[in-house]
Amino acid sequence: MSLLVIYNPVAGSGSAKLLIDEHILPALQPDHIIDGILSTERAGHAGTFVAEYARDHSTHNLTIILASGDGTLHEIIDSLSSAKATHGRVSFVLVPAGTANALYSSLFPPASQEMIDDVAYKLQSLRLYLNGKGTVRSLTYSLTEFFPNPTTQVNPRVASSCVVTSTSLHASILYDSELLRKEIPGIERFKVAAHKNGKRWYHATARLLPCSSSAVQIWDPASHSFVDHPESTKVSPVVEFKGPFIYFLSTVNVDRLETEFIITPLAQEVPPASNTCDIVIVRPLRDPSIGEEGETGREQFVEKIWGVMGGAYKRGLHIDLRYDHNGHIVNDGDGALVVEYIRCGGWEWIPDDEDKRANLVCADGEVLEIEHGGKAVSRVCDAISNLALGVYCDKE
Ligand SMILES: Nc1ncnc2c1ncn2[C@@H]1O[C@H](COP(=O)(O)OP(=O)(O)OP(=O)(O)O)[C@@H](O)[C@H]1O
Repeated sequence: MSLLVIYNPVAGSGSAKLLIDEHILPALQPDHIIDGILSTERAGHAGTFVAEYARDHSTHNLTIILASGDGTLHEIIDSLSSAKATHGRVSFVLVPAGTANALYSSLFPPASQEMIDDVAYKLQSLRLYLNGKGTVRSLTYSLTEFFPNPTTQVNPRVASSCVVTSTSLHASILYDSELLRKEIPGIERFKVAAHKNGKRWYHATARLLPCSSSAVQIWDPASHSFVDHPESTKVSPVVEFKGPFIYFLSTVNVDRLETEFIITPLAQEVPPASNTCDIVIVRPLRDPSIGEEGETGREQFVEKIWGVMGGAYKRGLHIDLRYDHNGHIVNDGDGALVVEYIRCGGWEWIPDDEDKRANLVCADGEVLEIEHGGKAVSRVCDAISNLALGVYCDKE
């Protein structure tokens, strides 16, 4: 068993080094032998460091204490998944030092917003590792393949994610916020990017794929349960959704993207099997007050989409919202659901060629582009080749 300590000194507000020097290294000494310590110096550094370490030491059991945000974790997982020779188990001890820390705050939901700045809150995974009372919870991940065109199966580019894979509004906001990073270094850039994207609709066909053990399922607020999607049958289990879309975002392992932004609340409330993802979809033409796509409809929906997504900040209220027959968004009644909340084994996304923004896919914060005429196929799995990933936490 090898132990690595990795921190990203520029993640979030730059607190990782202080946490390492003042809390983590003193807590490890003198009982734990550290086999390598890395302060990341550039994008991608953590990933290459871990992949090289695993290769050079042919280790089968690696523990990584990681003080960073989700992006650095993503780089490590992506790099391990590309280095196919790696096998065994990699267990993370997470220390939330990033901006959003989606995985950590899903595994250790804070009781209040104030709590997230407490050092004791940040060191829970470390404490469980040190005192031997934690369990290593397996991480599920999505592998997304980018095919240059829908019929080729040759060497697609692959991205792995253990938090979020998205298209549409979320991917577009991340894309624009990256362009704004130099100009607006703080998280304010996300608001500016969101504002730029308020009116955009995304044209694509999505195909929802069943998992090995069940049909594509959809959340039914009336029965408060997941039910088989009526179009997912034994003979034809794949469900096709036509756009336009505004929101299409899938998660694994998490119910939130930030402490208070609980976008897939059922991941916590109704725990999924390990080989499924939760997908939140908004298709504006389900609104009965919008007859067809056009400037008026897009204008009309801007306020609605922010209102709906605001439900994620209210413990996930967005998933029960419906349209009344005038298109007003209400909490009750029997109108069409605003959000289609799907649980399934993966999805395909085939963007319309003319829509330049529908080709963006975000994998744990990294934004990738589908080639003109191509598609992305995202599948959930519980091991990358022969590599099992886990995180120290207090529950399986
Ligand atoms: N020394 C460095 N200089 C510049 N960028 C770095 C350095 N080290 C790592 N990075 C990059 O910083 C990016 C952001 O890191 P990370 O995701 O850990 O923090 P975050 O973005 O603040 O948090 P979150 O992803 O939780 O919102 C990573 O994608 C990584 O490539």
